[in-house]
Amino acid sequence: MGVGNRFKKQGPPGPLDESLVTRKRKDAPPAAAEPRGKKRSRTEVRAFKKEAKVTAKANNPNKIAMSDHRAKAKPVKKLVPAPVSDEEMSDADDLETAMEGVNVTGLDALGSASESEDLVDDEFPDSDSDIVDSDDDVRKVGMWSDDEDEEEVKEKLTAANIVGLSRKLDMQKAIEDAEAQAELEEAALTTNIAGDRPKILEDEEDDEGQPISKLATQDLQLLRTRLNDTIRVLDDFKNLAEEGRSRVEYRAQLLKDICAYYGYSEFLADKLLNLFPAREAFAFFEANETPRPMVIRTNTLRTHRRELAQTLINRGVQLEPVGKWSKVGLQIFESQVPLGATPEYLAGHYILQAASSFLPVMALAPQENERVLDMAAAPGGKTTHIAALMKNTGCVFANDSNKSRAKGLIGNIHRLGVKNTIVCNYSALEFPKAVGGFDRVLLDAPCSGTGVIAKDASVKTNKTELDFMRLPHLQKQLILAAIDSVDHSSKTGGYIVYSTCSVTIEENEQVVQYALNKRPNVKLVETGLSFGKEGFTSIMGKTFHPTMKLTRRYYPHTYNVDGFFVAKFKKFGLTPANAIGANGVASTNGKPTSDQQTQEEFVDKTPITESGDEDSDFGGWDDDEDQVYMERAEKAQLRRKGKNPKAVPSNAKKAENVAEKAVEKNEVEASGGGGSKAKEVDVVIKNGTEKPTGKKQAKAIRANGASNAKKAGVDAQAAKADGVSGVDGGAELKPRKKSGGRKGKA
Ligand SMILES: C[S@@+](CC[C@H](N)C(=O)[O-])C[C@H]1O[C@@H](n2cnc3c(N)ncnc32)[C@H](O)[C@@H]1O
Repeated sequence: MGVGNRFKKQGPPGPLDESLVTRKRKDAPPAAAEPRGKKRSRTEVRAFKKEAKVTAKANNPNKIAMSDHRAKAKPVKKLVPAPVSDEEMSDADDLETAMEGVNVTGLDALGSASESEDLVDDEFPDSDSDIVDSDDDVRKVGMWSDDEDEEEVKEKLTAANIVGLSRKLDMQKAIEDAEAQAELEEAALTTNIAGDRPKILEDEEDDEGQPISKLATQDLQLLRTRLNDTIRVLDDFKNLAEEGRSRVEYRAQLLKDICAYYGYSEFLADKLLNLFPAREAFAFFEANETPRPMVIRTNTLRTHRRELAQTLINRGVQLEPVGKWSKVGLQIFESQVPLGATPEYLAGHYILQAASSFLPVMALAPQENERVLDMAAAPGGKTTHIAALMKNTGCVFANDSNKSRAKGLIGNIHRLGVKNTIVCNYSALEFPKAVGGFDRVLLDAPCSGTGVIAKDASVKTNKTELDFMRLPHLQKQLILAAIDSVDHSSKTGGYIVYSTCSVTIEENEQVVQYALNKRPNVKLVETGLSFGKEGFTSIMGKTFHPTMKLTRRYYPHTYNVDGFFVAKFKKFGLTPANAIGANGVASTNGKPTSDQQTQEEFVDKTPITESGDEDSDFGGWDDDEDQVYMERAEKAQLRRKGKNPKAVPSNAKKAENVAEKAVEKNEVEASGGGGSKAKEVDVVIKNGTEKPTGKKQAKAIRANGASNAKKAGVDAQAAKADGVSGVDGGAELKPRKKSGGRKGKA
């Protein structure tokens, strides 16, 4: 285990410098006699660190001088912590001390999510090398901002941050050295005890044939030693296994010891152990004992990353860019202030967000002016990221079925200055019945959370077999709903991203495979993410579509991020008529699926009750009241533009006119009429002297799927209903009653 995860970079690990590793081991003094228990007391840890630091200084006296030198010089080069590798696992214990100053409050600490990736002036130097990155401006002016030279004070503060970072890095190095030494001791201990073929398995059995363990499970140090030995044996079974013993026996012992040492239920430990070779599984379990680094995402709707970084440094926060892969993330090393309560936090300049939560949104890659659905959005980390990437243009529907979480979502949307988002409170299974035809859909699905055990250790014991049946079932239904909500003919999109913060096969590859089986109109595509392990194409006797390797898996032990899964689909056609709907209802006998209804005739059939939500905390809808507000806002807007509101028809009126025209157009098209007829109808309606008959309108809308009415932003059902009733000249066409924000383009 190790301290350093908070200080290690998140993202792809750098190449392993073998020479360093070798030197570490060679230079290390001989094994000390002190036994290595799982936990050290805080005082011990501090003393240990202090000692390590002194040793580091003694070994390399130039180091501190170098830091001071860097502090004085203009910070062109960036200091880089050692890249994380599979071997460099760390101890949670020491972290407590390291992060004592960091205080987090605030809503978004709960959840995951985002920036404008293309802000050139937001660049930081390459975090993976000493060379500043390719941005020319950055190379010329240094790390932070163009006006550094003029601002003495700022420069000093920046330098102060560098000194802080430098100190941290020196300490990290010293601690890593000390850890390497401890590992060596442990290895020596193991070898001394066990000899070449370690004695691991018990010979005595109980009445049921189970081996009787002589090792008390409370003896953590011996347990750990046995874990190490078992892994060594499984790595080199031929040479290290006891005679007559099978791999299965060693694997069973490993499982038992993992449960005892880390406190997992046997059911979950087994499931997770199956994902990796034994040594990697050990690294995974170990990484779950250590918190991931604290990360904030710059809200590019309000600020730029370097400005934010400078301001926070001025407040005594030690930070650096999260990695080259993100232009908006800042990794926090230490803070003198509570990061969930700074003026910048309250003003929405950033959101506390796990680094891996950036990934699904980066894969979604929403474009400006699109219509995007975030199906399970609360508390809104990813929604607000989406909105920032879209620069507050277009429209985001942020939905969550949990009302109280949806309130948190609204809070974050307001704080971060998001203005293009409509919050909904449906079960996502209601989509696309509620709203459809999106350019992109994100389904950040509810999951078991096996990727975030470091954050929530209760997952170790509270997940049962039933959870791994229920959750995948829901996820499978949701993914069908997500696919059916996308407009395959979108000019800019047609994409669906599915993500979970879980690492199990049931919640990831199996769900994706299910979607591929049920929806032949989608295919997997590249996520566009620069790192991540490939999804499994076969594991534990299960095989998946070869394109499953386009999906991406993230683990705490490989990238120092929360465990995550990301898959990206492209929808290229309509859902077949005989496909099973998202709600599991078969639509055989030729009836159109909900997807086809969405594409061809946008009709909301969701029953909307009169009572219920109106009085709830969440809000509810009051159309009459909304109408008053909308008209008032329209008038104010016109006045601001210097127009007389009375002289200009209101939007509602305009919408009616557009609806009329859409109806007329349908009519003309349906009857095969030419332009002259269109003109005629136009004139008639303008004059209001002739009423288009209800029958005609109904026929026209049916023939054309009301698509024109939909494009005009008018509720097609209203148009249809009013058309059928033959209302005068379409002038009575109204936005559908009680539709609220539920349907149609916003
Ligand atoms: C992983 S969290 C989403 C985190 C969010 N995307 C973010 O980045 O902040 C999953 C969410 O799904 C919601 N949820 C669960 N079942 C749902 C359903 N049937 N429809 C919509 N949302 C659902 C939960 O309330 C929870 O907020």
